[in-house]
Parts: sequence; C-alpha cells; structure tokens
Amino acid sequence: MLTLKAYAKINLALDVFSKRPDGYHEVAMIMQSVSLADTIVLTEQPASIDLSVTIPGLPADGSNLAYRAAALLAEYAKPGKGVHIHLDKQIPLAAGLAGGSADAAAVLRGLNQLWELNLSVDELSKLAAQLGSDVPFCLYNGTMLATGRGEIVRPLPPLPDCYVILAKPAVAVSTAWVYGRFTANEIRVRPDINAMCENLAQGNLAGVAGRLTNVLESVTISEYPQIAAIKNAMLTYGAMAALMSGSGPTVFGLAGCQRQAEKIAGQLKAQGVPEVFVAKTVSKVE
Ligand SMILES: C[C@](O)(CO)[C@H](O)COP(=O)(O)OP(=O)(O)OC[C@H]1O[C@@H](n2ccc(N)nc2=O)[C@H](O)[C@@H]1O
Ligand SMILES: Nc1ncnc2c1ncn2[C@@H]1O[C@H](COP(=O)(O)OP(=O)(O)OP(=O)(O)O)[C@@H](O)[C@H]1O
Repeated sequence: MLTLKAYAKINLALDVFSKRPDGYHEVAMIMQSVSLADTIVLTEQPASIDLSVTIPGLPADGSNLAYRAAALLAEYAKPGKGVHIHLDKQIPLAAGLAGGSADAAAVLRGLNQLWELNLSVDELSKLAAQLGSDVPFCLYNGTMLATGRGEIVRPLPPLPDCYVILAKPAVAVSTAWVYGRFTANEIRVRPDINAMCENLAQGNLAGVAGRLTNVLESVTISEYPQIAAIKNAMLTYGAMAALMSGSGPTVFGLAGCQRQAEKIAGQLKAQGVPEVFVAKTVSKVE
C-alpha cells in the first residue's frame, strides 16, 4: 500500500500563442505547486484496476484521470498486476488548479514504485503528456517553465516560500471552452516570462508578484464577472498580488505570512465566496 499527495498548481504567468494543427495552442507558462492536495491510496491487487472516490459528481469509472493513468501505465509496462485506487478529493473540480492532472501524475509515480517498474521520470513524462497538457508538470512539481502545449517542462529556481490564498466562485469552467474563445489579437498585456525567470533567479518575490499575468483571464471574466470581483477583493484585503489560475475560475493571491493569508481568506468567506483555502508553496517532489 502506498499513500501519495497530488498537489494543485497555479499559473504565475500564462501566455498563449497560435493554434496548432492538432487543435492545441502553443503556450508559455510559469507553473507553481501549492500545498492544497488530494490524497491517493494505492493498494496492490490481482490483475484488475478499480477506483473509489470521496465526493459525489466525480466519476469513479474509466473516465477518471486517475484510472486512465493506471490503465495507460499497465498497458505500457505490462506488469501483470492490478491496483485499487482510493481518491480523497480536496482540490475543487474544474477549478483551474489541475486537480485531475495532479491525480493522474501521482498515480503514475506511485504505480512506478508499487509495481517496481523502474521507469525514469522522463519516460513517465511521455505517458503523462498523453493524459493531458498539465500532467507532465504535475509529475515534477515545484516551480517550472512549461512550453509547447504545456507538456515540455523545465525546472526554474523556486519561488521564495509564501502563502497562497485560493478562492473559487460557484462556477465550473471548461478548459476547452476558454481556449476556444481565446483570440490572440484581443490581448493587450502579455506576461514578461524572461523577466519573471530573472526575478525567480534573484529570489525576488515582490518582483514575481508584480508581474503575475494570465492572458486567459479576460476570456473567462467576460463570461463570469464574479472572478474580477474576487480578484479585486483579494487586493483590497491586502494580498501582494492576485490572478486567475489557468483557465479559471479560481483566483489566487500571494501573502508573505500565514496570519495575513488567513485574514484575507476569512474576509473572502465573510463576503460569501464559497470555496476558500490557504496553502503554501510546494517545492519539487523527489
Ligand atoms: C489552462 C491550463 O490548465 C494552464 O495550466 C492548461 O493549459 C490546460 O491543461 P489541461 O487541462 O491539461 O488541458 P488538456 O486536457 O490537455 O486539454 C483540454 C483542452 O484544452 C484546449 N487546450 C489545452 C492546452 C493547450 N495548450 N491548448 C489548448 O487549446 C484543447 O481544446 C484541449 O482539448
Ligand atoms: N481525478 C479527477 N479529478 C478531477 N476531475 C476529473 C478527474 N478525472 C476526470 N475529471 C474530469 O475532468 C474535469 C476537469 O478536471 P479538473 O478538476 O482537473 O479541472 P481543472 O482544475 O480546470 O484542470 P486544468 O487546470 O488542468 O485545466 C472534471 O470536471 C471531471 O469531470
């Protein structure tokens, strides 16, 4: 039996370029893991794969990314073994926090160990990319630059430790829908990825905070204006900076200390924001 954490991610910078012939967009993103996490328990069993989940509304069948990760690895490595996957879901669904991708990556890493496959992380990364664009990042965690359709990742100097407030309005957003609405020539401000990389190399948290930019933010906000309201509230309550994560709708804010982060979270809850969490940054998982 093996118990693993599957960490949520935020995008400190997210830029989108042209649409490719395969239907995906070229992107450049700076991704960061945070401590809000699902817990996954893997229990070896003969031959078959099955799954149990703790929340209603999440399928416990072959469509679940955790199940798909196990099935893909079994097909690739032919271990002749099965597994029961128990998924304790804490990361909100369809939130822009890569919850499903994190589960899939944790299952790949965990089963590599449990089934004694000895695949390298680079080899697992190729399988991860077949499951979703964010899954390779979730194999490594920490602070990384992601390019291509998001699946080409390389480590960056870690973001200095800080607290992250995550606030999700009561809407679920489809990533495909947001990319479908994205129009490159409507973008006025793009992130300066090189400058943010320099800020990371200098350990300059304020520099990174001052540069948070996501070109998908205006697309999702045009449909769900409550995202902008949450972002403004976070800034009013004292966050260093705030931004929508991924395709949304979750907004994250940065705070230097836990007391400040808890205070901001309390104020957002009092305002009626339904799902609010305080997390810490997470560095690379060995
Ligand atoms: C928004 C982000 O979460 C930011 O980290 C990612 O770019 C999306 O990653 P993801 O959820 O793993 O996305 P995937 O499951 O690979 O793709 C879902 C859908 O989003 C669109 N998609 C995704 C990634 C990308 N680079 N270009 C796209 O156009 C495609 O329509 C695709 O069918
Ligand atoms: N293990 C899983 N956890 C969450 N969602 C899953 C899982 N497996 C499949 N899904 C499906 O994928 C959809 C989106 O999942 P997820 O919660 O990962 O979205 P997200 O946080 O917006 O991801 P991203 O930031 O990568 O776009 C869900 O609505 C759900 O139907």
